[in-house]
Amino acid sequence: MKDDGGAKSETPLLQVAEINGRGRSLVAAQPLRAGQVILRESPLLLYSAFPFLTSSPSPYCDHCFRHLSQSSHRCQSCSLVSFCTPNCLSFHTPWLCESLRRLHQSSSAAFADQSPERQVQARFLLSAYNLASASPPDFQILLSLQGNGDSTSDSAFLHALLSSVCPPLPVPISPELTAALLEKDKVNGFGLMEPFSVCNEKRSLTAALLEKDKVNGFGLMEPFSVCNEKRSVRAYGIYPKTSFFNHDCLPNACRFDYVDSDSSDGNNTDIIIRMIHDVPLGREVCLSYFPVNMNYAGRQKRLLEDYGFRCECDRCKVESGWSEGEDDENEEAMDEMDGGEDDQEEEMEEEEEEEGCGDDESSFPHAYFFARYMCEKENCFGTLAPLPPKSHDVSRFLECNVCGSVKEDEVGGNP
Ligand SMILES: C[S@@+](CC[C@H](N)C(=O)[O-])C[C@H]1O[C@@H](n2cnc3c(N)ncnc32)[C@H](O)[C@@H]1O
Repeated sequence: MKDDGGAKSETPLLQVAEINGRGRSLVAAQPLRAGQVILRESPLLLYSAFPFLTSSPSPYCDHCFRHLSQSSHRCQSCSLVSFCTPNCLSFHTPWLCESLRRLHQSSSAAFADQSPERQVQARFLLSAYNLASASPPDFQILLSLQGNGDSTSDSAFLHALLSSVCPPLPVPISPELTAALLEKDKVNGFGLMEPFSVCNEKRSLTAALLEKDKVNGFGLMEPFSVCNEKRSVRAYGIYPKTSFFNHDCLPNACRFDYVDSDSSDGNNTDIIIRMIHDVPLGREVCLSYFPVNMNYAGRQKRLLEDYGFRCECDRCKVESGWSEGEDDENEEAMDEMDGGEDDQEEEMEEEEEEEGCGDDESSFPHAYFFARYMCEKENCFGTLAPLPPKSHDVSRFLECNVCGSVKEDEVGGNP
């Protein structure tokens, strides 16, 4: 894998290696430096995270996923999706348009008992089938990614629905292939987040509504399902090389995107992977598949259910020995690591000593990671990585991959 991120080196930065029990993995093909961009790539496919049976349509362009302005272009044929420019609209293929239109017409009945998530899965399948005809080589890459799910009642439902409602599929797709595609999406899809400010506004509004509901006693109908998680997603994307990164609960790299940037080159949905700290040649480079503040039980559940493996990373090895109470206490401590980090670290050490659960770093050896690389902003839970180095020196500034804030690194050096 060559450096796509602007560095001029000829030696690849990463190479694919098969690691026992982890499948394909990406390892450093040369020493990698904190802040270095090790990969930048465009998506194979992108699809909206907004269900189509909703009174509030997506406020994002259905191609580049920037926020729509007043002068957006609604598709005249299906009237279901909008685009920011005629160029973005030109990617809306007739097959996709007609499929969406028919699906929407029949969807009220068809999706009546289904969760909004099912509608989003339908959108993924439409994008994947569309890719099969629009770009067969890219469809082959999608097929080569991890994930071979058995048919389930959900995949059978979606396959039957799309086969019967959509115009003839561009390529023959079996129920088994539909199931495999859904699994590939589950283990390889990345969420492109809504701007942090939008999510925070929705969060405050939801909190206010919940408070009113508590006071006035009326039932609340799932007001903002897209934003009721800690982070909210505007679109999902599958990125071919990025799909080879395995997970670690203490990652050494993290991903950035700049969807709302002004870039006119059509690359605003690229994913960028940057090193959090230095790693030596031969070390595996891993991302965390979700915010790093999740507790041990939550992480294990998510990794088993969504990704099909038990995590045995160094952090999990330590935390598997914690009692349930300790797990929650330490999660709270991580969440609270905003402002006065040094004080909090000291407080934690004092508490640990008082509780007799460790008078050295052995009970919480990764506290350093949270103090230095977890964003301090309330409700953000993003990860910080140094800005790309401009010269030989590592940047003194760390950028959050969720809220985008930049702060000066007070600690310095490698962990
Ligand atoms: C995005 S893919 C990563 C690349 C994958 N290893 C491959 O061979 O294509 C995610 C899948 O990789 C595997 N995986 C990722 N991290 C792992 C880890 N820490 N331990 C074991 N398996 C892991 C799981 O099968 C997971 O569903």
